[in-house]
Amino acid sequence: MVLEIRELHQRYADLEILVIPHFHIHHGIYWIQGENGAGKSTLFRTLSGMLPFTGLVLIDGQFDLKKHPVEYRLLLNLGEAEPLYPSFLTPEDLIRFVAEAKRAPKGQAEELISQLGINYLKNTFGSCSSGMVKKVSLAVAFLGNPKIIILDEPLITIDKQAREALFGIIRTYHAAGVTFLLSSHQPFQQEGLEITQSFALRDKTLVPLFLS
Ligand SMILES: Nc1ncnc2c1ncn2[C@@H]1O[C@H](COP(=O)(O)OP(=O)(O)OP(=O)(O)O)[C@@H](O)[C@H]1O
Repeated sequence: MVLEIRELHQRYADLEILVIPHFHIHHGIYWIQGENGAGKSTLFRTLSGMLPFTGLVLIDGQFDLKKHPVEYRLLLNLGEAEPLYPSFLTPEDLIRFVAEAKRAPKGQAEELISQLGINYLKNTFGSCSSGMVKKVSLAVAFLGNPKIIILDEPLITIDKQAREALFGIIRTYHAAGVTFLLSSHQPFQQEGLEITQSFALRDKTLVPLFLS
């Protein structure tokens, strides 16, 4: 099992958002659908180690988010739906910083920059278009040697060319052993990406979704 969740409970003060008794996935590309406010971002942030939670989250049956915080975070990357970066920072600064933190192999960042068509590396985020900010956030989500990459609404604001480049990168990384959790309002099949299994985040939990 690439990812296993047991007895996960997540809440903001008195508001309970997630109750996931058991969930596991093997290597694949998964699509997670959820209505606005269902808790997708909360789930993804929890799995990325950005929010405290009760329960167990395990990668490869051995890397426990709570017991192996560093190893776990090197194995799981998150691309947020609406990334926000300090306006004085440049894409170059961010990519260099994340590449170092994620121990990215030499040349990986440059390849992603070229594939996704990221220009204006030295302009500050304050002067970047929203599509460019999104492309940079997608590039950094691939850095390092993750086993799992979560992309929350990866298609927001990017054009057709970038979307096709992104799908190509997803296919390549998947073939090399990476598992993807993707969310979008549209099923990815309709966007042209082969999906292993779909889930809905409904009533605070993940349920298999059977698309007609
Ligand atoms: N920091 C927070 N403090 C309190 N409540 C929060 C916080 N973040 C999110 N929530 C609430 O938790 C619930 C789930 O929010 P979340 O952002 O995870 O949903 P989502 O499925 O990603 O929604 P969307 O598709 O609209 O982005 C919502 O009711 C939201 O108002």
